[in-house]
Amino acid sequence: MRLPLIERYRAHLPVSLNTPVVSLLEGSTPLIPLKGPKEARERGIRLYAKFEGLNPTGSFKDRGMTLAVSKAVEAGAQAVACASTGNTAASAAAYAARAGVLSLVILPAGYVALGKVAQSLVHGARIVQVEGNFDQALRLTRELTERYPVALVNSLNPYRLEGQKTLAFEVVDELGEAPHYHALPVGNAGNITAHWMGYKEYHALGKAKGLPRMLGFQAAGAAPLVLGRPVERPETLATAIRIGNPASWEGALRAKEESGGLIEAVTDGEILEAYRYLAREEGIFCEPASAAALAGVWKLLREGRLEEGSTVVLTLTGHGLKDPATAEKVAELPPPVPPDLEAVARAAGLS
Ligand SMILES: Cc1ncc(COP(=O)(O)O)c(/C=C/C(=O)C(=O)O)c1O
Repeated sequence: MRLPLIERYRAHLPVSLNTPVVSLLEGSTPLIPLKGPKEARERGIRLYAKFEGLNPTGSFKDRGMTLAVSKAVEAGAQAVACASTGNTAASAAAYAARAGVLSLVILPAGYVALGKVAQSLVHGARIVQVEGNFDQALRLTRELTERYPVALVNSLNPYRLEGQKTLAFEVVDELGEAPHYHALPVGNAGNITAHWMGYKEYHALGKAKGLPRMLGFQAAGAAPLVLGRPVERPETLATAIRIGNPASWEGALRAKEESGGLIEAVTDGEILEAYRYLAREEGIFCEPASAAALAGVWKLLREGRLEEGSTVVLTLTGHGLKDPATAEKVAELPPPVPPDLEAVARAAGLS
């Protein structure tokens, strides 16, 4: 029987019997073995996709939000707030609705994918679109929650990372050990910080013999952690990671250095190639930011930088339906044909 994430990993989370469990039965997402590109198969490298698009609101954010909203309700909050490139907002709106509290989402105007805005709207969030980018929206939200009685549920809220670390627990529980590498996209850098927290905790408890090398990937036009300085005007079609000044900068660097991993950049073209491969060859529809994980691993494979026979887990962070507009960048809808068999068979390439 499917458990709420907090119940599945209660022993490892900062909750007590007084903590209400606000849940949509998040977590326990599938770890899908991939056929993998030929560069992996040729070297016996096994790839797995941890598909976080199958969480209740379609992204990994639900792992952190179930805990952050449960703890906010425990503390008596009547409202939660976040700045977001879309998925945090969608998740906050859903969990706030579940808990019966108000959600306030601050979005960078014009840069949030359609599917995510739809979620915030339909869950009844109070939406403020600011004329600026995510980083400005986050600064304003932090000021707002310092001045008004509203709980901040961005990944600056430690409960978010505590919830998100459970992904690492699930991978070890399922594989029976930690993978050699764990790849994921990096925007505000909460997720790579949380993944590493989870692996270290499980390792310290003796539940995992080894530790993975963390492989973080940023979009080339939004790669502050690669450049070593904030990016004033981040640009990428992967709008979820269009972030110029990550709030968890130190956490990301710690994960990279302590694990002996890396944080590198991939181009929008490489992201689209991986996005299209996952949908067409593996049957997995993830959003563009998620595909950055495979784009990065593919680059390392082509450069021969991953060890032969190793196991690589990729976190595919969000479902492709979040960003239907990008699907049109890799395929277009053919024009309609007359309603007769000849025309249909011709259009279908059967005659
Ligand atoms: C699909 C998807 N993939 C990767 C990331 C990057 O994770 P972090 O490096 O922990 O930020 C996000 C982040 C989204 C937001 O930050 C937000 O929703 O405000 C995402 O939605």
